[in-house]
Amino acid sequence: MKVCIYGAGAIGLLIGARLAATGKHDVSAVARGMTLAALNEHGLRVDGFAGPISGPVRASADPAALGVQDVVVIAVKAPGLADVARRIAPLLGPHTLVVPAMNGVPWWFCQGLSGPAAGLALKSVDPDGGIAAHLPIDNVIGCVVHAAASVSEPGKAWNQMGRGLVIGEPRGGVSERVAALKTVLDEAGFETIASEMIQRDIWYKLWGNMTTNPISAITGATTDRVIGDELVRQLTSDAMLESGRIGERLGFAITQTPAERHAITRKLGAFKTSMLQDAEAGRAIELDSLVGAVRELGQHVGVATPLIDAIFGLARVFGQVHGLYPEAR
Ligand SMILES: NC(=O)C1=CN([C@@H]2O[C@H](COP(=O)(O)OP(=O)(O)OC[C@H]3O[C@@H](n4cnc5c(N)ncnc54)[C@H](OP(=O)(O)O)[C@@H]3O)[C@@H](O)[C@H]2O)C=CC1
Ligand SMILES: CC(C)(CO)C(=O)C(=O)O
Repeated sequence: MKVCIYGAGAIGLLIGARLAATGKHDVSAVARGMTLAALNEHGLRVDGFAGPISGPVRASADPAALGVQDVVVIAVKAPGLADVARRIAPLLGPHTLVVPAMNGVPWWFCQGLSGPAAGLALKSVDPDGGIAAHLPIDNVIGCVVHAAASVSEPGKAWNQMGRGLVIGEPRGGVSERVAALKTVLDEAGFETIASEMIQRDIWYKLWGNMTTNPISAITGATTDRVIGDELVRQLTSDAMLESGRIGERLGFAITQTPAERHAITRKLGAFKTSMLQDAEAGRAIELDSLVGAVRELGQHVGVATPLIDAIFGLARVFGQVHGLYPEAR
């Protein structure tokens, strides 16, 4: 299988290295700068709780040099997605699976839904529709990453915990192509679940990311400290309940309690969320897809989100002051 990783950071390296290590796939990567140089010299490398994993890769800054793929895994941060969408065409054929291995609400989220948000084009994630235009929903397989990783050096990731992936059709059901992709990912060592309603899994993962990620970025705190402070924990729990009410209106109620979810986050230990990693590195933060889209959906279905609004506002000001988020929105 020809698999291209677009964005060889923490998650892209994790997925790419595991696939390449099987020796069964022709793995390539679109990368740039020091990452591109490191990939060409050393291949894809991951270290972490599961031990070292590595495999060969053909890397290029130019998608046209890599050609049409069977699967393209997009693993950039959300602010980079519009650029990827503009450049991705040479990798795509009519049957190419596009798998966005990213946190947050994706551009296609409402296209496959029925109910009050059916077909809604989310302005917070795709303001001018450019992403949807270049990444057709028919090629997309939704994906949720249940893993914690960071880049330890260009071309090499540290996998602190987790190798869980959830994949699913944007329009629901379990298709043959999802079943086939699950087999490929399982063979590469992932614990993969094929979901019949991937939006539900995205919303569940987002419960943690829309709270812990911005709070960690603003405060500079690792996840254990965010969850460890009783007042901050209460804020995150109450914001999670707001988002839970939106999920109920959209047709995917979360059955866990915030406390049960905190217990899972606690297992991460002292982990720097991907948004804290971005803030420390001076990179644009994924505020719109992680928090802005939840507010937009809340407004659409008539659920008030005062606490999510407050988290968004604080993270927006933090981002603007540090040059990590645009001034005018
Ligand atoms: N890290 C984690 O533990 C988890 C992250 N996620 C999600 O996964 C997604 C990816 O995150 P993560 O892997 O942490 O991000 P990283 O910042 O580690 O990696 C992103 C990579 O994308 C590259 N990139 C960005 N734009 C382009 C481009 N136009 N062309 C080529 N390469 C590009 C970056 O290159 P460069 O360095 O040159 O900018 C970088 O190597 C995010 O949505 C995140 O929220 C989900 C679960 C856990
Ligand atoms: C914190 C973690 C690993 C899990 O919620 C995550 O998804 C992120 O860092 O973005």
